[in-house]
Parts: sequence; structure tokens; C-alpha cells
Amino acid sequence: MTQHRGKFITFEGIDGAGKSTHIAFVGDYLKNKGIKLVSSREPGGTPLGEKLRDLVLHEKMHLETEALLMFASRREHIAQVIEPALHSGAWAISDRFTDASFAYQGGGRGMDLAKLEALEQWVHPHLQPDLTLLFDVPLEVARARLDATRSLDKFEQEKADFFAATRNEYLRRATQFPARFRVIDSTQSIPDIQLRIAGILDEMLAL
Ligand SMILES: Nc1ncnc2c1ncn2[C@@H]1O[C@H](COP(=O)(O)OP(=O)(O)O)[C@@H](O)[C@H]1O
Ligand SMILES: Cc1cn([C@H]2C[C@H](O)[C@@H](COP(=O)(O)OP(=O)(O)O)O2)c(=O)[nH]c1=O
Repeated sequence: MTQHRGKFITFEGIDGAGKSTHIAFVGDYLKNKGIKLVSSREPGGTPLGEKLRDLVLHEKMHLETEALLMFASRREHIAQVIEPALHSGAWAISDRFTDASFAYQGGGRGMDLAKLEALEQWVHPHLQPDLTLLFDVPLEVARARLDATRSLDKFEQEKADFFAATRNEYLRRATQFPARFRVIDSTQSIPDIQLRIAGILDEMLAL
């Protein structure tokens, strides 16, 4: 019997939007529906990727070095985790993927989008998420949530205009790729957001 390829779901949003809060919910929801899945994150997702994550989140570096390390981590993640999972029929869910490079390195830091497109074509010419959940909140809401909870990494210490540009690029991409993006208004309560996500997943499961 031919094995059906699994689905690939990615989670995106500016820091503090509430992305991490909902990843476990999605994992549990899908497992309860009998779906086998692999959950991982970027940068990271493999032992080498986690080492790159540590560097890229804490060291100062040239913008293009930062982008190249994101894609290096991604290359390893796709080869070791995402493709094998999808090929075996399992679903893969990733806390961030290439949209984050466009939003942060492209939007936030102003890197030429054409260079990011070239990297995307190099690293995953044939792979795109089946579904991207974009958790969207105004900057002040995200900032207040971050300040209430944790010590901040290199990106999280950036200023408001960085996050405004990052958020805009995410929203621009959601408009550019409407078939796979779902924008979640993350100012809503956690239970309301979960209801919306469950509806989106049910639609996908019915396909
Ligand atoms: N819809 C929500 N309403 C209120 N607080 C939220 C909501 N979503 C997340 N939070 C809180 O905001 C903080 C940041 O959420 P988190 O999921 O870690 O954000 P992200 O992964 O997007 O950076 C956490 O303390 C979380 O409990
Ligand atoms: C995947 C990716 C992440 N990032 C940034 C966004 C985040 O600020 C940071 C780490 O993401 P994340 O795992 O969401 O951070 P946390 O665990 O603190 O919630 O890396 C990029 O700048 N480019 C990328 O391509």
C-alpha cells in the first residue's frame, strides 16, 4: 500500500504573540484524532540546529551570517526531521520556518527579499507548509506579554520599529499566500483561539 504523505504545519508570529502557548494544544488535538506527529522548532530541531540556535540567538553577527545560519539549521531540520516524518505518513509541526526568515531578517532587519528567496529555492525548492498559523497581535500586547514572563534573547530585545516591520512582513506574506496562511487574532482569550484553531484543523482533516 502506498503511504500517504503527512501534512506540514508551521507556527509564526512576533515574539510574545502566543505561538508557543498553542503548539501543545495542536499536538494534543491531532494526537487525539489518531494522527502520528513530530513536533520541533527553528532555529533548532536537530542537535546541530540547536547549537546553531544558541549562536544565532545570543551572538552579534552580520545580518547575512544570521540569515545563512537560519537556513543552515533549516537544511538539517528538513533532512533529518521534516522530510522523513512526512514521508512516513506522520505530520510535522514546526515552531517557525522560512516565513520567519522573511519576517525577521527581511522585514525586521531589512535584508533584500530576493536573497532570501534564493536561499529558500536552494534549501527547499519543493517543500512548503500545508498550513501556516500566524498569531497576530499589536506590538504593545506582545511586549506586555514578554515583559511579564521571561528574560529576553537577542531578537526579543529589539525595538518597536523592528517588530512593526516584522509583523508587517508576516501580514504581507499572509496576503501573498492565502491558501496556506490562517491569521489568528491573538488578542482573543486562549480558549477562543483554541476554538478557532480546532475549526481550522477540522477543515484540514476533512480534506
Ligand atoms: N491569548 C492570550 N491571552 C493572554 N495571554 C496570553 C495569550 N496567549 C499567550 N499568552 C501569554 O503570553 C505569554 C507569551 O506567550 P508565548 O506563547 O510564550 O508567546 P510566543 O511563543 O509567541 O513568543 C505567555 O505568558 C502566555 O501565557
Ligand atoms: C526561524 C527563525 C527565527 N528567528 C527568530 C525569531 C525569534 O525571535 C527567535 C527564536 O524563536 P522562538 O523559538 O519563537 O523564540 P522563543 O522560544 O523565545 O519563543 O529566532 C529569525 O529571526 N529567523 C528565522 O528564520
